[in-house]
Amino acid sequence: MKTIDAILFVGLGNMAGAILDGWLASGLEPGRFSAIDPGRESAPDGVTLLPEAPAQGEFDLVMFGVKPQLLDAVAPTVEHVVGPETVLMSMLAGAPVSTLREHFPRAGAFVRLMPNLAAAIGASPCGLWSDDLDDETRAGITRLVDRLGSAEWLESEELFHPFTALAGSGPGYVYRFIETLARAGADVGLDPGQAERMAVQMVEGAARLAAGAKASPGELARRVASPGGTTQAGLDVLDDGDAMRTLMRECLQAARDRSVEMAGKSSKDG
Ligand SMILES: NC(=O)C1=CN([C@@H]2O[C@H](COP(=O)(O)OP(=O)(O)OC[C@H]3O[C@@H](n4cnc5c(N)ncnc54)[C@H](OP(=O)(O)O)[C@@H]3O)[C@@H](O)[C@H]2O)C=CC1
Ligand SMILES: O=C(O)[C@@H]1CCC=N1
Repeated sequence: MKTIDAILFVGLGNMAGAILDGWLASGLEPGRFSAIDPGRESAPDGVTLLPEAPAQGEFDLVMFGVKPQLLDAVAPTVEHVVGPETVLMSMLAGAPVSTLREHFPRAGAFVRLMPNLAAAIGASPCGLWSDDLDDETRAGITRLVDRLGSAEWLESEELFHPFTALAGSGPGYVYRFIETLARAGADVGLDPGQAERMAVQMVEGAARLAAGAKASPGELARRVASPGGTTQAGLDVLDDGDAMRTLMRECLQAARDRSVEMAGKSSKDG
């Protein structure tokens, strides 16, 4: 397969827009990118916004980024630009390669990607899976996706379900945690605006520290908690009856199960 130069985004919403922003911020040339999204009036400087897929020509990579429910309707409108030299990359939750293959039978290769919104700042773990890439193209995809954070190749497509639950949906849980923490801060006496600012900054600082530390998050929690001190009093509430562990397991199970359910619905042979 030839090198990946021309990239077409099909759907440029929240997630695909974050990926484009991340690639541009990492220094990729805007002229490499085109996008189709009827809901957008503009694209970043230098990126070509198309009303529809060109009648002729093929792209090296087509990044499919519409809502999963729109796959059946949108795929036929762009299939003609997905040829044997095209990598079809899909970020759709719960759309297996078997389904993508039915929609894009001429594609040279298929890659599933599971990013999160932090791709915009080059800080997203990105799940990847493919069963038909040659080594050179796989290395090219890895370099491209590493610009968004880190390329994490998964050993089986089934692992996309738990990966999506943790890393794709994860920012949603963290934002809910921050929101709830800020509200609790106001409940215990802080000004609400100040509590929200502090909650965001505290989570950012704690995450950056954990990302650069040799110690595990569990060990870091122990370092914060002085025996008999304030942190231990708070942790005792979270740990009582394994409350937090149970909540997070149920949270991830629900997200994983939904991904499995979506895959069953979108797969024609599932
Ligand atoms: N949001 C996230 O954090 C993550 C999302 N994903 C996946 O990314 C995909 C997109 O999600 P998200 O970005 O949140 O959704 P959005 O709705 O923000 O983005 C989808 C975009 O596709 C556009 N669109 C609709 N019809 C067409 C069409 N015919 N041709 C081209 N574009 C079209 C929509 O326009 P309009 O709004 O006008 O309909 C919208 O801008 C999903 O499949 C999801 O599973 C994966 C990981 C994380
Ligand atoms: O909620 C969703 O279905 C998508 C996939 C992961 C994040 N957002």
